[in-house]
Amino acid sequence: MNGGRTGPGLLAGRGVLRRLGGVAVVDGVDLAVRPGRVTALVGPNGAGKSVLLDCLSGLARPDGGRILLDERDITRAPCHRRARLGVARTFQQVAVFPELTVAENVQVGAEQPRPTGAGGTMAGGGPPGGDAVPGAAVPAAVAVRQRVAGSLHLLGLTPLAARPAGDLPLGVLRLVELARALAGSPRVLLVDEVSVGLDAGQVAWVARVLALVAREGAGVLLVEHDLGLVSRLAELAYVLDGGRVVTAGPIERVLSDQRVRRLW
Ligand SMILES: Nc1ncnc2c1ncn2[C@@H]1O[C@H](COP(=O)(O)OP(=O)(O)OP(=O)(O)O)[C@@H](O)[C@H]1O
Repeated sequence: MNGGRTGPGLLAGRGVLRRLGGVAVVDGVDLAVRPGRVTALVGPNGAGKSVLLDCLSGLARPDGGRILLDERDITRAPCHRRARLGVARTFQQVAVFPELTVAENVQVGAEQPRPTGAGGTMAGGGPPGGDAVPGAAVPAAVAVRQRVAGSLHLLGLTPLAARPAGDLPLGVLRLVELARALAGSPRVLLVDEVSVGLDAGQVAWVARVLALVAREGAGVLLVEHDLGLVSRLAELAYVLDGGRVVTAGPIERVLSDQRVRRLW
């Protein structure tokens, strides 16, 4: 795949290099997260997937290469600026505020100023078929409340809205993180190991939500060990091993590649 091609809504890494402890843990990666699609990033433990996500989201500064969004070089843009540009992520180690309620955690994501022209499931302020107010003439506080409500609804979290996040199990916290990311109507969503700690029903729910997010125009990058979930959702995949892309392409071809099968 051509990781260097650019265009509206496209997040691309070009020759991304990240050294940790003197070792290139991400080593010259070209990758593209295309709008309206789920792209998978898979590979064995320690392959460099999370570090690459850190470089794409702005949590880490690459030691070489570039990150592009809409053909703009955002390599040096910090996390919060990328978030404002519409790049959202979830974390392998869930990162919620335990003392805040579920709704307050989601509100943190909803308060990101929304990028103009953003697509996405919650861009209209509510879930599909929900009570979104169309048009832009909605007061900011009302719009935030709508996005929080829409995002909670989408992830099935409305009944837990007032519960402190610190009281809730890991699986629910993953949903809270995802709701927070979606509340900002991201154009690009980076999802790190979302299935860990979820039961089968929650995984199916998340799969439906991610498919919807992509269908409504956002680019989704799914870092995931659950290859069942990957094959159900992703159209394209990159396989990382030792910090390098060993193969990339349409999901069926990648997952049937003998080299890939030997990695697990
Ligand atoms: N802060 C750090 N300092 C030094 N090395 C690190 C640091 N963070 C990650 N690494 C190393 O970088 C490599 C890539 O780690 P990374 O977490 O990106 O792998 P991964 O593909 O996400 O693995 P997993 O599937 O187990 O989460 C590993 O060898 C890891 O030990």
